Amino acid sequence: EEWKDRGAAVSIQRHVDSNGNQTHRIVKKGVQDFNFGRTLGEGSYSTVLAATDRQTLTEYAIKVLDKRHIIKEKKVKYVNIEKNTLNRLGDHPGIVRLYYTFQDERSLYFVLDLATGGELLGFVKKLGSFDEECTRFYGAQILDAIEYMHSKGVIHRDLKPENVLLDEQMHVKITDFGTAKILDLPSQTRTSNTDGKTQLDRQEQDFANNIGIPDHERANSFVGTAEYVSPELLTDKSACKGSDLWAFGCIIFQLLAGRPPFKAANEYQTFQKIVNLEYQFPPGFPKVARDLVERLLVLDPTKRLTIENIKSHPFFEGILWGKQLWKQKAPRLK
Ligand SMILES: Nc1ncnc2c1ncn2[C@@H]1O[C@H](COP(=O)(O)OP(=O)(O)OP(=O)(O)O)[C@@H](O)[C@H]1O
Ligand SMILES: O=C(O)C[C@H](Cc1nc2cc(Cl)cc(Cl)c2[nH]1)c1ccc(Cl)cc1
Repeated sequence: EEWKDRGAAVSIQRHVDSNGNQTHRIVKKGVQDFNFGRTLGEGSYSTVLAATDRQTLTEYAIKVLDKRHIIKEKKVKYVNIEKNTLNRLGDHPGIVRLYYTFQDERSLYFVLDLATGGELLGFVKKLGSFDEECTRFYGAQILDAIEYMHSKGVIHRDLKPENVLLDEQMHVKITDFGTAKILDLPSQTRTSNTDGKTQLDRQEQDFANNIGIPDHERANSFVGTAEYVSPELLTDKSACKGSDLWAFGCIIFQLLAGRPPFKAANEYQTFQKIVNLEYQFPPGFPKVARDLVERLLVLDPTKRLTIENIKSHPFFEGILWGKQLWKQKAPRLK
């Protein structure tokens, strides 16, 4: 019988010896415990492989990062943010779960939920756009996962259809928390920009000092993916929970329109459209959904709908929030 302490790669095995004495063995999971299978995908600093636990035959996705590459690219901080964030978000059906981490001399390993359905983006591209029923279902699952993240003091900061994976049942699994922000105190609502340093940033600073991430790298220089970046991140360089809801508005628009609201020839022009709120709904965009998007794509983050407002918006009429949302069958994507 295994008792797994999530996050650490430790499992404790109860053992009864020949004299009937009960003992416990501490077993550290490692590469040897898995049969590695096909490559699921590649990131800039990572390879994700399907793998099977040799004892339990459970299937996982294992994200393998090359240590030297991470250090050379100065991504150590992001890897540790991803680990800490995933450990904090251990228990929600809409978030990729982290079971173990371990390392060997060459690599770091994240043992994650296997999302066999691939990325939501793939389906939007294949179908062109989603109908209202599918947009409502996937929008509701994404929102439910955002609500959970925010309740744990985590801002994702890079929500986009590429980071919304789908599992066997075609249910949502949000991933990619390397650029997330953990709000260190319940009171903190926004990330600090470069001058103010919050306590957590000091922790990050200490960590960075210990392993020598240079100053310029350390500042809150992170900006998400151009099309989904919130105006507040562009103007006063600080993100808040509302930044995730801005991205959510962009995703709802994109599922129904087949394209993101702010898209230009290059990043700079995209940023200009965002801060000037320059976007148009295509003809035929459903009226109720339009009302929702217009109340999310608001420049002032404090004027955006809150999660509660969104859940009771007419667009989500009929959605059963909470556990029920994750038990029901996903509508067929057509
Ligand atoms: N848990 C998972 N289950 C199935 N596929 C996954 C899982 N996690 C990641 N992938 C796939 O593996 C690929 C690499 O993902 P990874 O998160 O390592 O890098 P990335 O974030 O996509 O790229 P980058 O690091 O450049 O942002 C992606 O295409 C993703 O769809
Ligand atoms: O064991 C832990 O809990 C913490 C370590 C911390 C850690 N050790 C590292 C070594 C290197 Cl070379 C690079 C990074 Cl990003 C490193 N991060 C760790 C191990 C594995 C993974 Cl996937 C993440 C962090």
